Amino acid sequence: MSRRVATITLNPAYDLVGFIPEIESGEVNRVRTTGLHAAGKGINVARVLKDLGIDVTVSGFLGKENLQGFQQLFSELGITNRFHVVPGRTRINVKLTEQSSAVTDLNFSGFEVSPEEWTRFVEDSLSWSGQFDMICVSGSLPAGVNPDAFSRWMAALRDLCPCIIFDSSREALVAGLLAAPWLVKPNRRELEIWAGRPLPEIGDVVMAAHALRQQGIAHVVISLGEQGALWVSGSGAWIARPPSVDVVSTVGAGDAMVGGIIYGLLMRESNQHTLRLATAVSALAVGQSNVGISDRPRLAAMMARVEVNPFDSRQESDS
Ligand SMILES: Nc1ncnc2c1ncn2[C@@H]1O[C@H](COP(=O)(O)OP(=O)(O)OP(=O)(O)O)[C@@H](O)[C@H]1O
Ligand SMILES: O=P(O)(O)OC[C@@]1(O)O[C@H](CO)[C@@H](O)[C@@H]1O
Repeated sequence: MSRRVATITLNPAYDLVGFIPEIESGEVNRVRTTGLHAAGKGINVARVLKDLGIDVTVSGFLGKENLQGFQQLFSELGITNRFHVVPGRTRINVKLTEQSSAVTDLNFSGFEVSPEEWTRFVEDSLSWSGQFDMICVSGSLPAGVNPDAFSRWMAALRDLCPCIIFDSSREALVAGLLAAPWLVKPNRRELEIWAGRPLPEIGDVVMAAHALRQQGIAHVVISLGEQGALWVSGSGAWIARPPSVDVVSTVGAGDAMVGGIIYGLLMRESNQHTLRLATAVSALAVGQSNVGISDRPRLAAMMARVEVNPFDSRQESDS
């Protein structure tokens, strides 16, 4: 049976990705370029889903002045394009990986969305959202999009397509959570910002996830970087540990995880199996400069190396 997914990225980006042994602040730094990709969270998710054989539609806003890289990507991958083109340029974000594997993200600003363009986008997206099995909304808000308006749009979207997957940060995360999406995937830092306190132990992270569930969010998946990920839902909590991998770039690892989660849920796999799959998809992503699955047998081999266990609340240490 064919399943349809849309991903919505309101503020996409070209990612300029490079390697530098060590960043020296205030100095001229020489960087080895490893890639320039048409990206942004929802577009990265769409890439992963397309590689897994899912029919994907993408939407959001793109700047008129530097559209070409996105158009080329969508036609190469066979992704349906419902982006709204607005005056100005889509931003360029710079991602630097150091020898230590630390990644520094320099996320710039790009085009501004006018009230008329926002209204057109809202009307358009609400006209087709009911046709999809799942809609993924991810990333930051561009200039001109007000968090309250975003929250109202998310609530309207959820009424038309109940399976909303949401991944964002800062004020967009807070605004989107008010609309009670079906599944959210914050990373640990984002969850701490939402909770307003540090979450030093995994038990603290699980408690904060339950607080989100009490707001009507069915599934909370927290990505924990190289420590893996936690899935908290009404039927229990599971923790996945990835194997050790040689890091090329962790940029988009969270998006790769979201792509894996959507795929597992669409295939009606258990939460536990879906978490294993998503952890393997993201472990593959950190071993390459961009997200995507070029080789299904490598994914199967990686899945076999992921450890997934029910989370026991008596486990108090992160180790
Ligand atoms: N060094 C690593 N080794 C193996 N897996 C990793 C590593 N770093 C990240 N991952 C995997 O990627 C997932 C997502 O990573 P992370 O928690 O950094 O997401 P994120 O902060 O949302 O990422 P981003 O916003 O850059 O896409 C983790 O849950 C983990 O499964
Ligand atoms: O500024 P946002 O929208 O929060 O994040 C944008 C971004 O960092 O997210 C992706 C990685 O997750 C990158 O492709 C992109 O540059």
